[in-house]
Amino acid sequence: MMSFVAAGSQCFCSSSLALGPRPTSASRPKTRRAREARAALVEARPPPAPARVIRPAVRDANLIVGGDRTEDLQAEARAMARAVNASVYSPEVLAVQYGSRPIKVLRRTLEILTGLGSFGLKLLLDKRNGVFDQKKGIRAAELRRIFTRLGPTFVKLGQGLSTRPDICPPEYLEELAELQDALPTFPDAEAFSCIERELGLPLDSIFSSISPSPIAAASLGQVYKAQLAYSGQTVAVKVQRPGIEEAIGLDFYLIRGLGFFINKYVDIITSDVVALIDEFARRVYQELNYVQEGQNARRFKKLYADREDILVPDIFWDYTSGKVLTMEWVDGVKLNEQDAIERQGLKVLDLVNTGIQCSLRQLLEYGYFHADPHPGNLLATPEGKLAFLDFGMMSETPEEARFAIIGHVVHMVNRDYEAMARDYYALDFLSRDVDVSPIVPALRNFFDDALNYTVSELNFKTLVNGLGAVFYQYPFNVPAYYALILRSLTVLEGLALYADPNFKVLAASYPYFAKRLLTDPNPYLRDALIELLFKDGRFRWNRLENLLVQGSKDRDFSANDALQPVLKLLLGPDGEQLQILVIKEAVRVTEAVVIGTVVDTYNSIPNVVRALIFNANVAGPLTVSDSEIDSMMALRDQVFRIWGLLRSSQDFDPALLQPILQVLQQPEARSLGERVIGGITQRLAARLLQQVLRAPTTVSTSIS
Ligand SMILES: Nc1ncnc2c1ncn2[C@@H]1O[C@H](COP(=O)(O)OP(=O)(O)OP(=O)(O)O)[C@@H](O)[C@H]1O
Repeated sequence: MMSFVAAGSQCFCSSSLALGPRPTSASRPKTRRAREARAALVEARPPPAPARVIRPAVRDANLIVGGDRTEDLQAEARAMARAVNASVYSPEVLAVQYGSRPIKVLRRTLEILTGLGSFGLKLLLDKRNGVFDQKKGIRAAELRRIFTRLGPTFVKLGQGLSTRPDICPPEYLEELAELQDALPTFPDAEAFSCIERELGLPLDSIFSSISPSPIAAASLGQVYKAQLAYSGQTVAVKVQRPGIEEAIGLDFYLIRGLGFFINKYVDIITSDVVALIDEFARRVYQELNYVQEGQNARRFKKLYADREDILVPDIFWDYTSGKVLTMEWVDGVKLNEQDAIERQGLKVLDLVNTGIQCSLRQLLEYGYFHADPHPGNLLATPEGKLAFLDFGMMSETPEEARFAIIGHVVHMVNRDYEAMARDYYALDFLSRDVDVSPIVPALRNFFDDALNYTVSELNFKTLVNGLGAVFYQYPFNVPAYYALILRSLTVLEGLALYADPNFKVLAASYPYFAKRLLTDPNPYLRDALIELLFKDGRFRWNRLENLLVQGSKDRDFSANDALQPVLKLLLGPDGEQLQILVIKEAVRVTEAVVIGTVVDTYNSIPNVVRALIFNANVAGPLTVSDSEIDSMMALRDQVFRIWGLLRSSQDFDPALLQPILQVLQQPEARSLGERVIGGITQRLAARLLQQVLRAPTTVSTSIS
């Protein structure tokens, strides 16, 4: 077990602490796991009298009141002031900076060219030898290794590419997603002096102890475990790699040059590559500002940590700067260490489900989401909470897209390929001048092939790969947020599959989609629901039943909210078309209920009595064919089931169906009703519904 370095002990690296032996790089454990084990916190010695101990300002945004909030904001402002010189991506500044350093530029160019050039050559040879597809897996692994060797910019680039099914084939997506744990550590002495420099305080005045080596190293920084001198609280301290801005700056300068070349000479790539590179570089630079990351964590916590099963670490602003981030230590086990989780008596699937519910809210409600939820960033705490770490990369889903995504999933589950293809306009994947008709058969091919089952039984990864293949073939431009959404859910599904090979992320998320569709008043969703429920002038009861069954599984579902958007529209000025459909359907259902009751009654009469009453006509009193009766009975049973579903929900108030009654009672409804089959009119339908609304006892007694 390692010893935790006590402040003031010889292991600290400030000048007063530099006397004793510090762990050498040779004695430092090489693997991440070994480092973690070694870095387990042991006893911290009592802190020496600190030079200046700052009262830490850290608050849960939800808990802050009055003075605390002011104090917290002031501390945050101080952290921002410390980060005022954090670099911002500026291609112009980079051009000035490196334009005059040809040797440095040349050396790095050679490094990159050697790595990527030999890779490119292998691809060409594979193509020439006809083994391009066959070798994709091997080449993808090679590319991952090359990116790791080339350093942080390329690790980030690889991580970014791993979320782009429109750019990379599936084999590459998978390999590049492995790039999180890639980089070696840097010397602890450098990390400790960086903390002192950045915070302007001796280390021992901040921490009573700090682990002598990092407990984790990632692409941009490494993380230590420490105890605050002020309060003894355990914290995680993330320190940025030294010189990383310089390294990243030079790389982006070169990559951008390559982008210009591609824009000018490579015709098959139609996107503006330089613009893509600039956007990506801007994001990476943002990740380099740890104050920004702290602010992201705070915003995330405020939006999502109202749920007791989610944990987001608090930020200690007084010990945070552009290159140092001090946050609450989260005790927990990584979500991919499933045995350890189970040993704590927790269920991986419960945590994954929490993750899925939280991700759906992130992506589709507030639109502000954690864009890097790899297993290392998700921990299970001993109390069974799901903790999110690493808020460097956040993304936002535009409001319109959030609704379009919900619609898209519902269209997919219902295999409405035409609607799916049209969704790509709303999602901004395709410009409106692209004809979507060729995409419809491609979608149909994939889904009809992939599915002998329902879409919700489909493995999400297969689905993403399948959609990815379609995106790859057509002129799609998948926005980054969408690619990241797919990635988030794929990661969660991957984790769940360890615990249950049959886990289906879509099945687990569909209740959320169904609930949103049934209850959200947004016009896009309301129209999607109407489109789904009414087809060719008929109401699709099975779709409604399915949505209700699924939606009611969502923990926030309220039966009273279900269908409200549609019912509201019904009485509005734009509801005329819908009113006609509703009247027709009400008559159809009434007919099914009435005839169903007659058939039931008839069937319950003994044959002898039947012969007497109906003059020996065993076919009974009806002039309806058997198949018609069967379909009416099926409709009646389905309507009863749906009614039962609604009624079984605690908060359901039958009065919510009042708008339908109002429509049926309108004078204009009469002529429509009278034209309909079976002599059943809208008046009878209205009366039946009235009875149902007035007598809310059990389903069967109230209707029949
Ligand atoms: N608050 C914390 N409590 C406990 N461990 C933490 C905490 N923050 C970070 N860690 C550990 O440090 C690791 C790296 O942290 P983090 O992911 O924030 O670094 P990063 O440089 O942003 O990594 P990436 O390459 O994913 O961008 C995490 O996977 C986790 O093991």
